[in-house]
Amino acid sequence: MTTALTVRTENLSVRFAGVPALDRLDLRLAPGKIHGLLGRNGSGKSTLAAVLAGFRRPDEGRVLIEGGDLGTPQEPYENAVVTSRVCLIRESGDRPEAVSVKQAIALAAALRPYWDADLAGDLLDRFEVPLNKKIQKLSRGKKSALGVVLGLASRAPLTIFDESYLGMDVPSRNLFYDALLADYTEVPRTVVLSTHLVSEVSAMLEEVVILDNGRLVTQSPVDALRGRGASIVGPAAAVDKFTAGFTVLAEERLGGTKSTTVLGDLDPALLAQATAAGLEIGPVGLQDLFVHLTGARS
Ligand SMILES: Nc1ncnc2c1ncn2[C@@H]1O[C@H](COP(=O)(O)OP(=O)(O)OP(=O)(O)O)[C@@H](O)[C@H]1O
Repeated sequence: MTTALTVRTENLSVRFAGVPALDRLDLRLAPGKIHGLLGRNGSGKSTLAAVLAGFRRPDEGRVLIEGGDLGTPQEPYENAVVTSRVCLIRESGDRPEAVSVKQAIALAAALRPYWDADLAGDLLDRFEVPLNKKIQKLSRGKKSALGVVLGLASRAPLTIFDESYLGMDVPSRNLFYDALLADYTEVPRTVVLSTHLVSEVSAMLEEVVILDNGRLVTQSPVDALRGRGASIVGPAAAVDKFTAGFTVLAEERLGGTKSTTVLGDLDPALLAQATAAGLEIGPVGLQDLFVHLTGARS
């Protein structure tokens, strides 16, 4: 039986001193998928993560979490049953700094109904997080790694990583991505990865929510989003001729070869024309679409 939870937001708004950080969001996060929560700095990702985890009360609208062993939809704020099943890991840590890693692990084991002690032990070894050190004595990367271990071993039916792995170096981040995929395959749950580093996580994502200035830009399965454009590769002159008239998202040139990413549907006639001109057509990169949809610079 899957414990994965479904999340819905209805007209969800959060304001700071009257300024909206989240503006009337209507979302549905399907259960048992890895969702990317993408947006530029200040777009509202952390605020949304905090409201989903019941750390904040919405100013308007509501969050509803349902499914798994929760049954009917419930709001997470001040709801211990829901929050024990939702794990939010933030870069800030949210943990008492004066306790040892071992104590932090024992506390999580006591609070988390789906805690897996073997997984926690294995991951602490792999990330080389010292058990007896106090959290305040850990380096930034090891603190992030501890957060990742707590997030994965909690096996919470809704697990949210809010840029919590960005303090880790590349090999550690790769270890995190591998561990997440392996454990998620074994025990499916609803995972949210909040980040502005789209290219690094894009291969893991199944669904994407893009925010900009607190508003929902798009929510879509990754494949559908990728289908909104194409990359055309081939001799530069042929690529330029073929892509004239399209909205260009990105261009890259290597010697006489060019790769141009365009927005828009390529119908079968256009595809045949491209093949006849010796061009290769591929899907659009999520990073290029993200940059286009949010006006970000890559
Ligand atoms: N505690 C707070 N007090 C006042 N304003 C806040 C507070 N927290 C967030 N904001 C504002 O709300 C907006 C959204 O911030 P949020 O941290 O949710 O964005 P983000 O997408 O997570 O950004 P980043 O990628 O930089 O972490 C920003 O304009 C931010 O300045």
